[in-house]
Amino acid sequence: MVHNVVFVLGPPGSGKGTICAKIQEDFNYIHLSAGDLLRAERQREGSEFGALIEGHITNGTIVPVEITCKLLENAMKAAGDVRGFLVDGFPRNQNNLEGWNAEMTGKVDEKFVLYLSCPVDICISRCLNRGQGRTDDNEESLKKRVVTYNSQTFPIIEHFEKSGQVREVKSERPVEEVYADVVKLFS
Ligand SMILES: Nc1ncnc2c1ncn2[C@@H]1O[C@H](COP(=O)(O)OP(=O)(O)OP(=O)(O)O)[C@@H](O)[C@H]1O
Ligand SMILES: Nc1ccn([C@@H]2O[C@H](COP(=O)(O)O)[C@@H](O)[C@H]2O)c(=O)n1
Ligand SMILES: [Mg+2]
Repeated sequence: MVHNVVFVLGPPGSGKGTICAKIQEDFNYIHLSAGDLLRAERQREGSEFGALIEGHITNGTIVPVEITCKLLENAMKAAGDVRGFLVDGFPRNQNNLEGWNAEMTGKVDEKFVLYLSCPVDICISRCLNRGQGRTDDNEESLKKRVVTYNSQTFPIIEHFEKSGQVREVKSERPVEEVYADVVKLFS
């Protein structure tokens, strides 16, 4: 089975998880947040990667793709027959992209990249007010996450832009306005 995939990228706090939850509800796409999968693996009893994942999350750096891609592929296999997958927060750097291409080519049909663009100061404020008890929603981690986004993730968006695969939606607006534009991409 070839899985339809939409990558969802944007700076921390740009609204990837929020928008993906709404798409999942309305369009039978399954939301797979790479960050959520890693946080679950971090907590999993007997995981050999817990400490490694925690270190990367605290430092806002990127976990080796072998771990993240396996978590994503397992989640896709477990989902069964659905319209497709929203792969949220992935690929986040060149290692992610290369590892994904090596493992998933032939198994997925990449439809497009949804890029939620948002000024960093708004993103940081949103994360600091998120109230989900995340270990990386603090000034120090956020500074590092923004450095990682600018230096490693934005180049991945530019890579996809070269082949016309990016659909940018400005996400500093209210959720309803952002989502009204996103809906057009899935209808
Ligand atoms: N358009 C919006 N306007 C105002 N607040 C928003 C908007 N979109 C999301 N938020 C809020 O901002 C916070 C971050 O949103 P969300 O978790 O979806 O971002 P994210 O891109 O998944 O972040 P991360 O990459 O850190 O997981 C949440 O508290 C969410 O409710
Ligand atoms: N492809 C990825 C995605 C995430 N991470 C790590 O998880 C942290 C949180 O991600 P969110 O999307 O939930 O903000 C992120 O800062 C990374 O440390 C990763 O390593 N690889
Ligand atoms: Mg998120």
